[in-house]
Amino acid sequence: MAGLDPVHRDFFAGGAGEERTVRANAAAFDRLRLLPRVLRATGTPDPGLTLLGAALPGPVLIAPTAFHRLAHPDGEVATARAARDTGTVLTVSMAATTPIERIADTGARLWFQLYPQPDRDFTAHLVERAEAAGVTALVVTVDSPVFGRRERDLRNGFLDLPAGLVCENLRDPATGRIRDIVMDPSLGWDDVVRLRTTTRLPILVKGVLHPADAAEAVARGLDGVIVSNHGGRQLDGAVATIDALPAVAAAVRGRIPVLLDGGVRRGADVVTALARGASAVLIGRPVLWGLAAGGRDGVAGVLTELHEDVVRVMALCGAATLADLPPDLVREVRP
Ligand SMILES: Cc1cc2nc3c(=O)[nH]c(=O)nc-3n(C[C@H](O)[C@H](O)[C@H](O)COP(=O)(O)O)c2cc1C
Ligand SMILES: O=C(O)C(=O)c1ccccc1
Repeated sequence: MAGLDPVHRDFFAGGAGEERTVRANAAAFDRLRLLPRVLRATGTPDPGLTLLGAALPGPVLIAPTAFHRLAHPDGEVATARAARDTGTVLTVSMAATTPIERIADTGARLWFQLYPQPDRDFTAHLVERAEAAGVTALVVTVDSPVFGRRERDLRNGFLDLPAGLVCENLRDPATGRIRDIVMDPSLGWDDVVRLRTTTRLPILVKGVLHPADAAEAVARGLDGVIVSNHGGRQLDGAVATIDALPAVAAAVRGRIPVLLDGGVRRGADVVTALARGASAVLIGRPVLWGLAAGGRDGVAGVLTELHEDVVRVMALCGAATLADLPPDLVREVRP
């Protein structure tokens, strides 16, 4: 196995600025403890759920991450095969290094992540292309009006993909050229809602931390919110996601699904997030580490181990189903 180039490893691992928020996501889970129930004779727990109308085997999905072919030559196709084989949703990054049609050919259940581009016609083309390929939801990332300052990448001089790799889904239909991804500081709620005129797909907003923004997503008729700080890669100093979750869940009041990502590594983290009001969680970096270590099998290993850990933790907490994970299962302790 070739092993991951240290510059690419830094790109995957790193965050913005001092990486306070990268650390905060994990540290916040470390401050939470479970208060399990006993003797509930639950049998083997069932971690299944229905999300946006789809039956899923468990509450862990794959977060959108850029550039999978930096981690493994099979790139997004390997990740998608692992997703298919485990029944997991793969959220394909707009910055994927494989065309969405080839990823969809694997038969995996896909969502598509979008940074709406200032060129509305190109944005509409991209959404139509993803929908035609068979994706079942659109994830609009809203925490990136500008690109975060990734100091590891600056130190390493990592600016561009190596020769031979491109963002295949940014190909302009008119010219055949690959466009640059633009982070758009003039993006607003109206732009997100306007996507309804282009697509019938459910629309989730990713990168919500404030409860007022979650309430706005509900008021605007959107289909889900993802509590996320982009794995600490955008606003350094942003609150940990598991700390932001309770207020977001309270604002949404069950009207649309609330998902969470950032620092989810163990079954206990998944169970903690669900007890605090999430319908499901997503994982980013663990999938990239599995991909780099072993392609499809490496990703499948990560997904399977985490799924089994969720079932084990549910049993140890006395939960038969995800509906048996109430807020009083989680206690905060001193750091
Ligand atoms: C290498 C890398 C690339 C990412 N690329 C994207 C992206 O293209 N679009 C996006 O919305 N989020 C992107 N994210 C953020 C993830 O979707 C997710 O929010 C974050 O990784 C979750 O935290 P975790 O890595 O601690 O699980 C990226 C994250 C990483 C680590
Ligand atoms: O690295 C990221 O977090 C990310 O979102 C991204 C988006 C576009 C291109 C490269 C990375």
